[in-house]
Amino acid sequence: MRIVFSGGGTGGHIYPALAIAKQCKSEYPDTEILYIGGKRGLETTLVPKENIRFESIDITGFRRSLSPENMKTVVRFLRGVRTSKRLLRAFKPDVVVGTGGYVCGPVVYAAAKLGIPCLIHEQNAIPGLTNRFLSKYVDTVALSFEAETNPFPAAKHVIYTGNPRATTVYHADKTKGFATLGFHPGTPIVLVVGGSRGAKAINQAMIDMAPFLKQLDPIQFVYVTGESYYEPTRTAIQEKTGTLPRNLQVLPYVHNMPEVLASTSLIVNRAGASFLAEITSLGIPSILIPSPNVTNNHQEKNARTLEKAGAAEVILESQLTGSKLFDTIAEVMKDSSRQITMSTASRRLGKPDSADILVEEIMRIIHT
Ligand SMILES: CC(=O)N[C@H]1[C@@H](OP(=O)(O)OP(=O)(O)OC[C@H]2O[C@@H](n3ccc(=O)[nH]c3=O)[C@H](O)[C@@H]2O)O[C@H](CO)[C@@H](O)[C@@H]1O
Repeated sequence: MRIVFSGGGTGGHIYPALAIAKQCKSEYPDTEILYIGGKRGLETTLVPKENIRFESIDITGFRRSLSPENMKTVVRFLRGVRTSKRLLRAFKPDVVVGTGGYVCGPVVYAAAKLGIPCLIHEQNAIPGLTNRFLSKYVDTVALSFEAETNPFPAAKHVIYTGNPRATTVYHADKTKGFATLGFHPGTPIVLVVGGSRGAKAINQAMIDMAPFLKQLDPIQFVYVTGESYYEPTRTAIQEKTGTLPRNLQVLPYVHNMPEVLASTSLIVNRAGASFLAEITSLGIPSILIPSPNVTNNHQEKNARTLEKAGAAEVILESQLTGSKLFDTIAEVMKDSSRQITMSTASRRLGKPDSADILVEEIMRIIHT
């Protein structure tokens, strides 16, 4: 089977594509893959790391307000369609899969116009602009959340699959997670991470609570700042604490996140959809701080779903302080029966067979 994947900008759009790619390879070992991404997103580093052939197109997103920049985006889109058609004609895929972010707009549109079967995967409960546009042209729209009303009324076929990253993390080896962090298996770990690019507000709360972390030893804190925040955040913590607390590891990014998640007891996170699919697949209790800077405030909606089920505590960014975060972590970590209840509720929302369902659907659209 020959597949083209496209999706990018942030990890939440790239990892689902890589998860489907992994499942295709395991079920159909002779699968050939080409990934078409943007020139600047995280995909430029994450995809080649997986030894997947990568090509890029130059594209930007539309502004929601009237802006002269949108004219340039139209020109880039049309140019992107032309480049995509050239790449697709040369690669001759059986199917094209888009996982969101504006880069997959021209790629999937070009594929549909060439008559190649296409599927798009939507990670969020509130669909993104690109997927809404593409839904009219593709064979299948795959949803991460079960919806009471169809969020893609113009689509030919809509199915609920969950997010395929749930499958990747479900099969991850937790002993490798403990080992890469340098801990004995069973060590209680609190993982703090602000989405795939880090989050300034969570970083500030961590800087403020760092001096108190040693009170919770032997609990180990693994704190992922995001690449661009790493140096200033680490320096700020050091200035505040003298030396880094013994039970705190500060990292810029984690490349084996499935294994690290598998070894985690509690996670503090934004409420990005891919992360939530991973957390619920493994049944990890969570403290969620939704980003207020996203379309239609969709992260708060994501977070409230987990909160309502009893799987998460939600702290709004406007109420976030170092001491509030510290107290909430301490409350959960000191109460093992609460952790079990949250974990059970979290796992109930998980869909670990998501990638299998997606590959089945991909095969269906290739053969119909
Ligand atoms: C600010 C913004 O627009 N965020 C959106 C973006 O979030 P973002 O890209 O942050 O996506 P998520 O939080 O959903 O997922 C992050 C992904 O990156 C991985 N990871 C992250 C950090 C790390 O060090 N290592 C690592 O591997 C996680 O395991 C996960 O697979 O896409 C999501 C779609 O999925 C949306 O719901 C979010 O609202």
